Amino acid sequence: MKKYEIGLIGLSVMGQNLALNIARNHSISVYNRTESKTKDFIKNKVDKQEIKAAYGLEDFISSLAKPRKIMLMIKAGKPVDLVIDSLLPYLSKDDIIIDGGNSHFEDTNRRLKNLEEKGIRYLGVGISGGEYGALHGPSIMPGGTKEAYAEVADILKDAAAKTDKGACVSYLGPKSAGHYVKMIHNGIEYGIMEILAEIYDYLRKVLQLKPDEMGDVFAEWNQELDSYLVEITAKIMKKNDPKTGKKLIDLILDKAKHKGTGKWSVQSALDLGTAIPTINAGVNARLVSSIKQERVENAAQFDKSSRALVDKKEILSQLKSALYFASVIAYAEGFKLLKTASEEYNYNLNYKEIARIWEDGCIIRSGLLEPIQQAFADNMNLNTLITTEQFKDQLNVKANQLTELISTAAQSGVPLTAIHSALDYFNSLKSEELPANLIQAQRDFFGAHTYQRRDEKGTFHTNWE
Ligand SMILES: NC(=O)C1=CN([C@@H]2O[C@H](COP(=O)(O)OP(=O)(O)OC[C@H]3O[C@@H](n4cnc5c(N)ncnc54)[C@H](OP(=O)(O)O)[C@@H]3O)[C@@H](O)[C@H]2O)C=CC1
Ligand SMILES: O=C(CO)[C@H](O)[C@H](O)COP(=O)(O)O
Repeated sequence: MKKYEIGLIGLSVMGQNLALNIARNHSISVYNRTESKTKDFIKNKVDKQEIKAAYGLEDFISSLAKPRKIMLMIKAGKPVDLVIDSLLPYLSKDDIIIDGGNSHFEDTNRRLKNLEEKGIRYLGVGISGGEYGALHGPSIMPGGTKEAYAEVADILKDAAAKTDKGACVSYLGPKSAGHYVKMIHNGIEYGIMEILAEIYDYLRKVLQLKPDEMGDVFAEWNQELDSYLVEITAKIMKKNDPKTGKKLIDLILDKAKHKGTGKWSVQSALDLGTAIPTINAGVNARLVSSIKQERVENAAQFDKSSRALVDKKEILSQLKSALYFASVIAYAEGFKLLKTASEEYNYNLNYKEIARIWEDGCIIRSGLLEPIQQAFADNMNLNTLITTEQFKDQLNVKANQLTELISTAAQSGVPLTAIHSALDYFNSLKSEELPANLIQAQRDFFGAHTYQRRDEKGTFHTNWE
C-alpha cells in the first residue's frame, strides 16, 4: 500500500488550500471530521494532484510513511486537544504532529511537553496568508522540536511563499516560538487594520469622499507603501455588491469580530510589562464596534459634531503620513514585544529573519519589512525600531504632520484611537521627562508604597499630610 509523505487533518479554508499547495511537490493524505467536506473537496477541488482522502483515522494513519508527519489545520483551542487525543492510540515514537493553526502559545507549550513525554515530536507552526496564501504560498513560522523541523523543512519550504531572499519560512525557536511570533504577527495585523479603518472613517466623514475615490487614494499611496493590507483596502473600496449594485463597503455592518490572537497579544504584553498601545487600540476598537445597539442609542443623546473644514490636498498628505507613521509604530511595538518575550521564554528569536519571512505570503507583508531587516542587520539586539537610521528622521517629520489631522478629527467626532496611540507612544518613548514622579508620589501618599528620588539612592516614604 502506498505511503504518503505527510497527512493533513482539517479541510476548511486553510486546510484545503494548504493541501493543494503541498500536493504540488509532495504526496499527501487528508482527513476531516465531517466526511462530506472531504468528499466535496476531492470532487470539486482536486484534479490530478496526489491527494488521498481518508474517511477514518485508522485509514488516515496507516496511509502515512513513518515517522508520520501530521499537520493539523483545525479550529484553535479544545478541538486541537481532542484531535491529538484521538490520534495518540495510533501514533508511534518519533511521529511528528504539526499544529498549523492559531493556537495560543501556552497551549502549544503544554501540548509539546505532554507529547514529548510520550516520544511524539511537536511543532507549533504559525501560518499566515489566508485562503490565497495557503494555496499559492503563505508565510510559515515554525517553532518547537528542532530536529523535527529538519524532517519537515523541505515540505514547508516548498509550500511557502518565495522572495529573492528565499522561502518565507524559517525555524524560529524552541517550544512555542512559532505560535508566539504568529500571535504578534496578528497583533500587528490588528493595529494596521485599525489604522486603515480610522483613515477610511476620516476620508468619508470629514473629506466626504466616495468609496471609489477612497480606493484611488489608497491605491496611489500604496505605490510607495507596497502593503498587502493597503492593497486590499483599495480593492474593497471599489467592490460593488452583486445583489444591489451599490458599493459593498456601504452595506457591511460596522461590527468587527475577532478570534483571539489580538487579545492574546495584549494579554501577553501586559504579562510581560511591555506597552503595545497601537495594537491594543486595534483590539479595543473591535470591542467598541461590537456594541452597535448601545452606540446607536448613545448617538441620539448627543449633538452631532460639526465637520471640520480642511484643505483637502494638505489633509490627504497628512493622512498618508499618519498611515506610514502609525504602521511603523505598530511594527515597532510588535518587535519590541517579541524581544521581551524572546528573553523571557528563551526563544532566541532572530528578528531580521522574522522580518524576512514576513516579506511575502503573510497578511502584514509590506515595503516596511525591508528597512526593518536592515535595522536588525545593523543591530540585532535593537531596543526599538523608532531610533534607527531607517526610521528616525521619517518618524520625526511625520509626527509633526499629525497635529492638524488629530485636532480636525476630534473636532469632527472621528475617533483616531490607533493613530493617536501611535503618536503618544512615540512621544512617550522620546520623552526624557515623563510625569511618573507624580504617580510615585500619589502611590506613596495613599498606600505608603515608597518612592525613589533623583538626588539620592534608596527608597523613601513621606507623611504627606
Ligand atoms: N482562515 C484564515 O484566514 C486563517 C486561519 N488560520 C488558523 O488555521 C486554522 C484553520 O482555520 P480555518 O481553515 O479558517 O478553519 P476553522 O478555524 O474554521 O476550523 C474548521 C476546521 O476545524 C475542524 N474542527 C473543529 N472542531 C473540531 C473537532 N472538535 N474535532 C475535529 N475537527 C474539528 C473542522 O472540522 P469539521 O469540518 O468537521 O467541522 C474544520 O476542518 C485555525 O486555527 C485558524 O485560526 C491561520 C491563518 C489564517
Ligand atoms: O490568522 C489570521 C490571519 O493572519 C486569521 O485570518 C485570523 O482569523 C485573523 O484574526 P481575527 O479572526 O481575530 O481577525
